[in-house]
Order: sequence, then C-alpha cells, then structure tokens
Amino acid sequence: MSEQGAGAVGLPAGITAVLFDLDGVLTSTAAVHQRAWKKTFDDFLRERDGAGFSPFTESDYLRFVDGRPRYEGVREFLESRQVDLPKGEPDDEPGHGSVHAVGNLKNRLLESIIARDGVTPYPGSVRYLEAVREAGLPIGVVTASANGELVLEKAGLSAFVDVRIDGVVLARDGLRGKPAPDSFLAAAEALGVAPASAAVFEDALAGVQAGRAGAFRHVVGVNRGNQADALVQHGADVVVDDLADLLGGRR
Ligand SMILES: O=P(O)(O)OC[C@H]1O[C@@H](O)[C@H](O)[C@@H](O)[C@@H]1O
Repeated sequence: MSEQGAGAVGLPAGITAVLFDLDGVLTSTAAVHQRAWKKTFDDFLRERDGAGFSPFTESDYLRFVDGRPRYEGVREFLESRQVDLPKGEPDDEPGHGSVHAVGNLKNRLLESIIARDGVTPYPGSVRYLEAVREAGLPIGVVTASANGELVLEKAGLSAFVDVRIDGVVLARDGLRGKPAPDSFLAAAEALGVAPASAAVFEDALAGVQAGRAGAFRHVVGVNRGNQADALVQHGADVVVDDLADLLGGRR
C-alpha cells in the first residue's frame, strides 16, 4: 500500500489539501504567457514611442504581470511606463485603444500559440500530482488565467483536479486576483479545509504573497528562473526548483 498523508509528499504533518498555481508550476505555460505579453507590449510601445522604444523585459513580466489577472497585468505594466489608457469593455476588439483591447490582443496571440504548440506539463509536476493523489490529499488548482480549463485539458491534467479556481471564476464571483488571497481561500473553502491545513505552490511573486496573505500553513515557492531569494522575501516558506525535489528518494 502507498504511504498516506502529507509526509509522503514532503510536506509538514497536518496538511490535508494541496493548492497549485498552474502556469509555471504544473505546466510550462508561464513562458508562453511571457512571450505573448512581450510581443503585445513591444508592438504597443513601438507604435507609441517609435523605433527607440524601451522594450518589455523579463523583470517587467515578473514584477507587473506574472500571476495577476489579465487586465490587471495590462494596467500595472502600463502604469509603470506612465501610460494612461481608458479601461474599455471586456469585448473590445483586440488592439491598442484600451486596457481591455490590449489584454484581448495578448489573449488572441496566446490562444494561437497554444493551438499550434499544445501545452507541456513539467514531468516532475506530473510525478508530484500522482504522489499527492496516492497520498490521499485533495488537489486544487488556483490560477489567475481565464484559460485555466483549456491549459489543464491540453496538458492532460484535468483528472487530477478536484477544484479549479481560475480567471473565469474570479470574474464571475468578483474575487480579487493575486497578490490578494481570495482565489486560494476560495479553493480551500471549496475543498472544505482551513488555510492552516493547506499548502500553496507558486512560482510568481504575487502568488507567494497571496499564500502568505491567506495565512496558509505552508507556501512552496517554485523557482523556474532566478528568483529564489525574491520568492522567500515575498512569502515562501521553502523554495524548490522542481516539485519532484520534495519526493526525495521516494521515486
Ligand atoms: O490572460 P489569461 O490567460 O487570463 O492569464 C492571466 C495571467 O495568468 C497567470 O497565470 C499568468 O502567470 C500570467 O502571465 C497571465 O497574464
């Protein structure tokens, strides 16, 4: 019989549910989002400032966009460049005329990349999900992305997920996105566990902040780039490079 409980998956005793961010934690789609944002913002800035525009950088992505709901990412980044666009409406045509139009432009690009390339889960994350399942712990996926359902399905991970709180649910229920804790709290509630009995896995600074703000028992920072220290400063209790690191010699 397989080992049961949190200890079997490298988590502190007393944890009875596990909440995972999606892009960058379970699937390699954080890089896809980043690419789509870069193309969108660079085209926007080039049109506005001419050939000498200052491009959208990785640091811009990590500070202003990563982990945040789509239109909040647009607003935060443009604000950092002192650009003030009207908010617009969710169904604005993709373009450069409003915050929604810019977000919709990025989403069209993201959808076309996913349709062309599919979605790849991290092998270590698949092994970890299998181990969590075998250990008998329920699984929530908590993502700012309104494409959460599509990404999980394309990655072949939908069957692992007991509860999904994604960008569609956030908008429907009027929940604040990360770094506010609302989305993680909603997932814990839907699984019937208190934050003090749940672990959060996050690769984004806004995400570990949300885990800390929600007083979750254990926040695991997933370092996919070079921001281990920043993850700790923003609220991670531990940092791993790959989820399977927590399984130690177990598999
Ligand atoms: O535009 P979407 O698919 O709703 O995603 C919103 C955000 O979702 C997060 O998961 C990603 O880290 C961000 O890069 C992305 O901007």
